[in-house]
Amino acid sequence: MKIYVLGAGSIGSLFGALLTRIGEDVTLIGRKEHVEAINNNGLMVVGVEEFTVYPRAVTETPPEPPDLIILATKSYSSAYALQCAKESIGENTWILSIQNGLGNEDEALKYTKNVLGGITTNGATLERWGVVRWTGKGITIIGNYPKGKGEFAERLVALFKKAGLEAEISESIAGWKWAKAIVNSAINPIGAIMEVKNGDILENDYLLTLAMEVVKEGCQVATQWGIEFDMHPMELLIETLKRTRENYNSMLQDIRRGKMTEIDFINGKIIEYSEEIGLKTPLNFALWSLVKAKESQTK
Ligand SMILES: NC(=O)c1ccc[n+]([C@@H]2O[C@H](COP(=O)([O-])OP(=O)(O)OC[C@H]3O[C@@H](n4cnc5c(N)ncnc54)[C@H](O)[C@@H]3O)[C@@H](O)[C@H]2O)c1
Ligand SMILES: CC(C)(CO)[C@@H](O)C(=O)[O-]
Repeated sequence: MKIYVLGAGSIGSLFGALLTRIGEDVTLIGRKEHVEAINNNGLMVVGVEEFTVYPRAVTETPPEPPDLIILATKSYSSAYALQCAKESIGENTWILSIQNGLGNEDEALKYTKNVLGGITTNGATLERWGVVRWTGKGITIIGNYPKGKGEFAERLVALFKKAGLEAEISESIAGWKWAKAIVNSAINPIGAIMEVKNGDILENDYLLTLAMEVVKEGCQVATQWGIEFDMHPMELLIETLKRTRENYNSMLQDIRRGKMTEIDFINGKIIEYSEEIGLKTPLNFALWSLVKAKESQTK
C-alpha cells in the first residue's frame, strides 16, 4: 500500500515506522530537520519496541496520489496541510485522521468522500530528530467517517495488526471521536491548568467531580447531535485516567513547551457545536478561557 504520513511528528512517525517495518511503501511528510535526520540515519523507534527503518522522508507532499494519507498533524494544522496536499488526493485516495479533537475528518471531506476517522491511545513523543519514543502501547480504532465500515477500512485494520498495532474497526467512529474529545475536554484543560498528572485528577475528589461534570456537559451536546457511543465517555474517562495516571497530558506538555494547544479543536469545538443547537456549555467555556489565557502568558 502506498501511504503518505502527512504531519510526521510524534504519532505519525510511530505509525510510519511500524508500517515501513512490514514493507509498506511509506513516505513521511514533515519538518525539515526531522526529514534530514531520517534521510541521513533512518527513523529510529525506542521505548515499547526498538528498531530502525528507512522510509522515504520529504517536506512537501509528492504529486503522485497514494492509496492512503494518514493525517497526523496537530488539529490546528489540518486545514493548511490538506490544502497544500490537495493535488495529491486522487479519486481512490483514502484519508485517515488519527488526531485528537473534532473537525479534522470534516476538513478532509472537503477533498474526498473517502475519509476514515480514527482514535489511537498509543503514546509517542519525538525524542530528537529522527528518533521517536513509543511511550505506551494502546489501541487504534478506525471506521468510515462518520459511520459505517467498508473493504478499505477492513484492509487497513488488518495492515495495522500486521504492523504490531492493536487495532479494531467501529461502525460508529464519529462516536469514538466524540467520546475521546469529551474525555480530552475534561482531562487536558484540568491537568494543564492545575499542572498535574492524570492520576492526580483521579485521586482528587474536587478535580474528579469537575472532570465528570465536564464529561456530562459534552455528552449533552453529542446526544443532541445524534452521536452514538460504542463506549460511554464517562466509562472512557475513568479507564483513561487509570491507564494514563503517570501522564502529564499533551495540552500541559504543549503549554510547558510554549506551543499552541489543541483547545480550540477540543473544548472549542464542543462550544461551537453546542451554540449551533442553542445549548450552553459553561464548563467548557470556562476551561477554554482559562487555557487560552494560560497560552497567552507563554507567548
Ligand atoms: N503524540 C501522541 O502520543 C498522540 C496520541 C494520540 C493522538 N495524538 C494526536 O495526534 C495529533 C498529532 O500529535 P503529535 O503529538 O504527533 O504532534 P507533533 O507536533 O509531534 O507532530 C505533528 C507534526 O506535523 C508537522 N506538520 C504540521 N503541519 C504540516 C504540514 N503542512 N506538512 C507537513 N508536516 C506538518 C509538524 O511539524 C509536526 O512535526 C494530535 O491531534 C494529537 O492530539 C497524539
Ligand atoms: C488520553 C490522554 C489525555 C492521555 O494523557 C491523551 O489523549 C493526551 O495526553 O492528550
